[in-house]
Amino acid sequence: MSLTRDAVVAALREVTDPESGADLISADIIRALNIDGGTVRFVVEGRDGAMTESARKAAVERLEALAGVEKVLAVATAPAAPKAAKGPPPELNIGRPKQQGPQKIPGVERIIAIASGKGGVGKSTVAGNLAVALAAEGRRVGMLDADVYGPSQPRILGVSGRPASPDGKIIMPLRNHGVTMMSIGLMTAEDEAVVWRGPMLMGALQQMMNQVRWGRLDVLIVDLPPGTGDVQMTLTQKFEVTGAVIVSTPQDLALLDARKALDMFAKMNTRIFGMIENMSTHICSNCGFEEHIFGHGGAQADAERLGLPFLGEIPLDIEIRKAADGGAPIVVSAPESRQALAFRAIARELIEAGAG
Ligand SMILES: Nc1ncnc2c1ncn2[C@@H]1O[C@H](COP(=O)(O)OP(=O)(O)OP(=O)(O)O)[C@@H](O)[C@H]1O
Repeated sequence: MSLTRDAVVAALREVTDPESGADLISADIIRALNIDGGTVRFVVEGRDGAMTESARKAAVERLEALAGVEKVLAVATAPAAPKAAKGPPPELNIGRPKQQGPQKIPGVERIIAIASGKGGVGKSTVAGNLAVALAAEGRRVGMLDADVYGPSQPRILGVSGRPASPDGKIIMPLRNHGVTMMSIGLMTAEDEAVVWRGPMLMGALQQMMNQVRWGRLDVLIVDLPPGTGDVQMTLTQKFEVTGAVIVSTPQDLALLDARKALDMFAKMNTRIFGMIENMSTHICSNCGFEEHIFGHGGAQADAERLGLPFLGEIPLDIEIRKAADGGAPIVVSAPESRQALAFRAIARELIEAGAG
């Protein structure tokens, strides 16, 4: 018999949270519960480190005894205790008591999620270009690469190296092309990646949002992993997301997936600023001829049907790929090119819509 979510939740209801005295589900401290075959992953999020750890242990013990469970991977997270340091860093909320409901990041005016229904549609490329295009419009822009399964912003924005953490808590972001950026990819060595897969990622997302010293930003762009998984949920549940932008390609399959992403944001009551069609037409690298190889206009028609703004289209163009691979998005490397102008036009639309 395969393991069900209901069975796992029922078992967790039998475990008492030492902090509140309620069961773990009623205490609402289980996050990012994921059941994959016989493997159960989750995060226990309490306030007190020791008590959260003991809740985690009890939960693991109970689940290991549950029929169908082969492996339990659980991490405990609790906010770090406030420390009498040299003076608290500005604009950070480390050590504050846990807030109910979505929180704002001090100093950050807006949080914009860039999402796609499936991988490989060019979401990260679009996000990187929009970030520098918004910076070119004079906005203070941050980029959080939360695409934990394939972080690509370090490559696209041309940053590398480990971010400094002077006190082991604050993480100093990196900066390039006018964008303050942080990527989970910069915190992990290649061979550590496996350790980060799973529920820890959700804890990691919260850490990145809260512990990175973003400074004052007009907009923090969050490059999400593809799909509608736990990172998306954590982001929208935990943080006041101003809105989302959906990137799609013209293929029907991609559009069907894009609709799933739309539905998820609608369910989370997150405003959708609109859709961008990437790889909309193909521009021949030899002659510059523009061709609609994937059937053009699907995203626009879809957006119209759903009553969503269509923010614009970006061609499939080798120069966009080369620039992104070279660490200087086309908006920076060829600012007057028509490809760059397409991104800049979308950035201006976003600003007009209150997203930038
Ligand atoms: N408009 C474009 N023209 C040419 N190449 C593009 C364009 N957009 C993206 N690409 C290329 O397509 C590949 C996938 O893009 P990208 O990594 O941005 O996708 P993604 O949707 O973020 O994928 P994933 O979420 O799976 O990482 C990259 O090699 C990128 O350079």
